[in-house]
Amino acid sequence: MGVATVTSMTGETGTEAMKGAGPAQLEVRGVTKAFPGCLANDDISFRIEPGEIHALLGENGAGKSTLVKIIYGVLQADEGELIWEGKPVTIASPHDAREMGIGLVFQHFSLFETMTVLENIALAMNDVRDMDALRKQVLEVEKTYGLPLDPDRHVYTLSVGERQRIEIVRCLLQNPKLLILDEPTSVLTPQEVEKLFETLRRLADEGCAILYISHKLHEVKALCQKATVLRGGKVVGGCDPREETAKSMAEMMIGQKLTAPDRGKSREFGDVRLAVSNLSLESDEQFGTDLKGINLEVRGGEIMGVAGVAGNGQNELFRALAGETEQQAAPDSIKIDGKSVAHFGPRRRRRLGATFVPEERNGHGAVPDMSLSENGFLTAFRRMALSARGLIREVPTKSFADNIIKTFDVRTTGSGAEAGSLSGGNLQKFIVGREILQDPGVLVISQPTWGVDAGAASAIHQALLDLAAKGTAVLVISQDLDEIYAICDSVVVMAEGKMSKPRPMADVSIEEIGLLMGGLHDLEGNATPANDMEVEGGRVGQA
Ligand SMILES: Nc1ncnc2c1ncn2[C@@H]1O[C@H](COP(=O)(O)OP(=O)(O)OP(=O)(O)O)[C@@H](O)[C@H]1O
Repeated sequence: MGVATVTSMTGETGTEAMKGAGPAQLEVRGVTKAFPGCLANDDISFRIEPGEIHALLGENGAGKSTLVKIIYGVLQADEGELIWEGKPVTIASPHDAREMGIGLVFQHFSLFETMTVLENIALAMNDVRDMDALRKQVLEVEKTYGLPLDPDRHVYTLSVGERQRIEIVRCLLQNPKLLILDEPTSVLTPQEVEKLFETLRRLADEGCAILYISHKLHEVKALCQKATVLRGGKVVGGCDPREETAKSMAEMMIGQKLTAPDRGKSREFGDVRLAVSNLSLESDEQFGTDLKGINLEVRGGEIMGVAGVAGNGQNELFRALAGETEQQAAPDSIKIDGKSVAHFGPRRRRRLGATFVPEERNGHGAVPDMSLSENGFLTAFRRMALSARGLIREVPTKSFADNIIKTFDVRTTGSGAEAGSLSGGNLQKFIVGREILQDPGVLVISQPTWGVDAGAASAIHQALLDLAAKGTAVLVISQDLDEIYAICDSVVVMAEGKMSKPRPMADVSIEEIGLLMGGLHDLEGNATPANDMEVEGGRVGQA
């Protein structure tokens, strides 16, 4: 079983037509990998031809990362083999993988902020002896692929898109024959995504095979010529994404029909539940972004999106709202249900009915080596009455975790499983569920569906819409514009620590938001609270 089939190859380019003539660039044959209590890869077989852009699709926990780790030499398969250019190979380490010509662009970059671009590239290469020669090579690659990057700039001065470029240039310097990208666009503006795709298409035209992992299916459709779909560790099929829709691919992944989130009828908005006025705050981080005069108001029943490229003050805003900053905000700059909370820590804000989902799930959102029950207890013990006389009430704590697992379809062996053993998307579902099920009056949520598959994303979106329908004020900080369009009533954009005026979703185009994200518009004069938006009679019409 298991070899992906291509449903059609109509519209092939000359280069594509040549593919398949010789041996595959990489053939994965019968790869199997078990973890305790879980078969992460189950007899996986597929092939990637030279010059082919091949998507690896699958719901959370389907086994994509495990397979990539095997191909990149981080893990060894229990069974099966890897055939490289027609010959069986053992890839014992990432060093081996790079030597063979396999490049991997990580989802989260591991760069040293205080070092220059060139120094970071040198550190990540297998063998660098001559920095001048490396500089020449870097400039050459940049020129050839249209990836402008100053080798002498310090990393902390660069945008996230530029940081990703460093990773890509580093891979290209090694003349990869197979380039693997894991969720590469989650931190990019729409314009940067287009630029990245141009580079990838060009690489593919030159014969480089590309394995592309993403939950953003319309991007897969725009970029990839072939896809292999995993479910429960097995290959369940394949397709030509150009001939599919995002919805049909999502349904192939989850094995059932996908329903779009139901936004309901136009909702009445209630009183302002979260108010931020003229919030200016220095960042706690050395290379962070200071907040400059932020104003926003979110009313009961309203979902407001905060768009922006990562690193423009969103983390600082989240921490300020959650009460986690070292610096204290000015009195009255943050109010929850009319009560000034700027001097409150997280616990007192939670007591007022606010809950928070941070973007970083490991360490911040959850403690990896604690069980799901314990992780549930951490933020919910007061609101869900999970402790008594200073002790954990075991039964309600377990049943709260079980309820999250059931309601949010968290794939795990049970509430006793360590948070760190869950796939990224499943842990995300657990953390989001934990905060939503506490029935908050105000929810501030950062990147709600980061790394989450289409089925789970749609469930999380529906849960946020349902929560708002019950009167909760929801602030969604997200780099995913599709997400903001899918669920938000209004949007603000952050760039360089400032915030644009709130706009009703129906009035703003994706291009405008993209430009605001790039800081291209004048963002001065943000003094208009959300209530001054052009809404009729206190309602925002649904898109
Ligand atoms: N080190 C580990 N120990 C135990 N189980 C693991 C480990 N790594 C992965 N798993 C399990 O293997 C399965 C596949 O996980 P993997 O991370 O490969 O999925 P994925 O398709 O990349 O998911 P996502 O899209 O959520 O990142 C999951 O059930 C996960 O819980």
